[in-house]
Amino acid sequence: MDELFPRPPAEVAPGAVHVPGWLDLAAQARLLDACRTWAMPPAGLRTVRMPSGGSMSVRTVGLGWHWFPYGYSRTVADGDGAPVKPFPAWLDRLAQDAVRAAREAAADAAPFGPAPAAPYDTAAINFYGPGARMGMHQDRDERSDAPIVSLSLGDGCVFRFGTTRGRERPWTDVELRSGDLFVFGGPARLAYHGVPRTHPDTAPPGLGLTGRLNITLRVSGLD
Ligand SMILES: O=C(O)CCC(=O)C(=O)O
Ligand SMILES: [Fe+2]
Repeated sequence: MDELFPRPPAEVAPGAVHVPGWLDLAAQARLLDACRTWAMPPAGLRTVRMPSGGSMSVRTVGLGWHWFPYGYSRTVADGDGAPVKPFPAWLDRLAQDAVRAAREAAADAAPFGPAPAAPYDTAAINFYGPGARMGMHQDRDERSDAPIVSLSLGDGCVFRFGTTRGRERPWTDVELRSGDLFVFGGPARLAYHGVPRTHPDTAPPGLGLTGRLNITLRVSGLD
């Protein structure tokens, strides 16, 4: 979709880059198709229960490794017990391309460190229905400091990007839309972040998705 106002790439913090419209509509549609397959049981989309007793409003499915509070396993240990679906090699290539694109978009590539040595091997596919949100948190259950790669499909959202010090201000609110890429690594790798709200009915009409999907790609550092 043509934008009335162009959205240039933006470095939100050293090591954190937003690349608007990184995936064209055809690439978004292919990724959405794959997400629909991954969402199916066994080891499909599920609601995550937190140790506090609450549930996350976002529904999620893992690839490669299954994340649950707070660690990774090879089976859906807190769900149907099925083996987690494999992480396809093409998703690693997509993640490596994404990190390259982010480095190129950054004024200074140094904060990203060297290109990740290990392949990307785990994904979280997060589905945001009406009213779903994600509180401020760190991605810190990995044993690798490779950059986090985040792709968005469907409805837009507010992505809140804070500091490594805590969940509080200062933070930057970034609007993520369908096809956008966000990468955070180096000094931003452990920054707190969250999604306080989505914008219903803002998905590209041609995509055929109601709600928002986020695909987060990580290097687990596990074996
Ligand atoms: O939905 C998003 O954009 C963020 C997802 C996220 O932070 C996570 O899965 O850890
Ligand atoms: Fe996260």
